[in-house]
Amino acid sequence: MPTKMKPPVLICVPQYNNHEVKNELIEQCLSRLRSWFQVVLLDDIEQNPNIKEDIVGVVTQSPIQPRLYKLLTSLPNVRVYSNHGMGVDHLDLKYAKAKGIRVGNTRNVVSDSTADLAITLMLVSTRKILQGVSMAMENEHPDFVCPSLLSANVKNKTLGVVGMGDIGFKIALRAMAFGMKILYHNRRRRSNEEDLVKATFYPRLQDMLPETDVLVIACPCTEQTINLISTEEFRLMKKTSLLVNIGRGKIVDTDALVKALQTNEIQSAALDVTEPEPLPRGHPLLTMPNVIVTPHSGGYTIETCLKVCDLLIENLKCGLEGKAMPSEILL
Ligand SMILES: O=C(O)C(=O)CO
Repeated sequence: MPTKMKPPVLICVPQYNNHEVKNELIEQCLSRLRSWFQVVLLDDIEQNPNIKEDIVGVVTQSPIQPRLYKLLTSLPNVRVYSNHGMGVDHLDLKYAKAKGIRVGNTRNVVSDSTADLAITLMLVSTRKILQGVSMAMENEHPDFVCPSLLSANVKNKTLGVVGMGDIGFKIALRAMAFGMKILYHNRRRRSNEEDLVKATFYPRLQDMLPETDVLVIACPCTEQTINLISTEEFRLMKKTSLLVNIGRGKIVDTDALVKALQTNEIQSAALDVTEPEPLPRGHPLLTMPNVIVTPHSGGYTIETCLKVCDLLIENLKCGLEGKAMPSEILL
């Protein structure tokens, strides 16, 4: 009996296509994908452009380089986008809807590692860990009260969470263990989560900002949240406050952030996501001692990557078979 052809799926995830950085984990994910699909890499398309006609599914990831946008719209028979990650703001959802393309994401499986990173960024920034590492590497041992290393406790400080979804909630849970007071702003009240972390709900973001020591951005990037944090919001924040962004770069107005840091409107920033992403060399945010930038690595743990891989495969399989996808974005 002839074996059934596996559906051709394009992998639009940069590290799966970069032969220099291939490692065991990527090989493992590719091998899981190959059990179900004919895996098409970007090189395969370059060598055989006709293959575009056959592709029925695409694995995507944020951010998408502009040249790949063009490629996505040149695949006439795609039926499913299966996103590696939770946020889908990098996809043209209007285009997908118009073309009847179903979209899946890996909802909730990235939450723990992303929440861990948010807390790490908060602690590394507040405890001036990078400055301490530089000193230790230079064999310098500071006096007990070395001003450049003197930092602050997070205990009894106030965390303001913007976006009480799964990631925001998991950040709040962790912060509660550090003895922080939790405030949150969300489109709608989340009473269950609120009770579990003893959080106070602020229907108006502007009312929460003056009360907050560490502001964490954990909401999705939508038309409503682009530049949610801009000049006016920085003006309302405490001068001693820290901004942590693990959501999306576009939620924070980059120019306003640079200005707020330069004029001491806020004290520091710790960013896993930026706009643009990556930041160009020499960008002010990369040169300030009170700013930490990581390369959008919230989901980059071995456990999370494997879970993401399994869920995106399930999304693809179900989507292509016309079944309910385990994590579908309703367009
Ligand atoms: O899952 C996502 O969308 C992320 O950006 C994780 O950092």
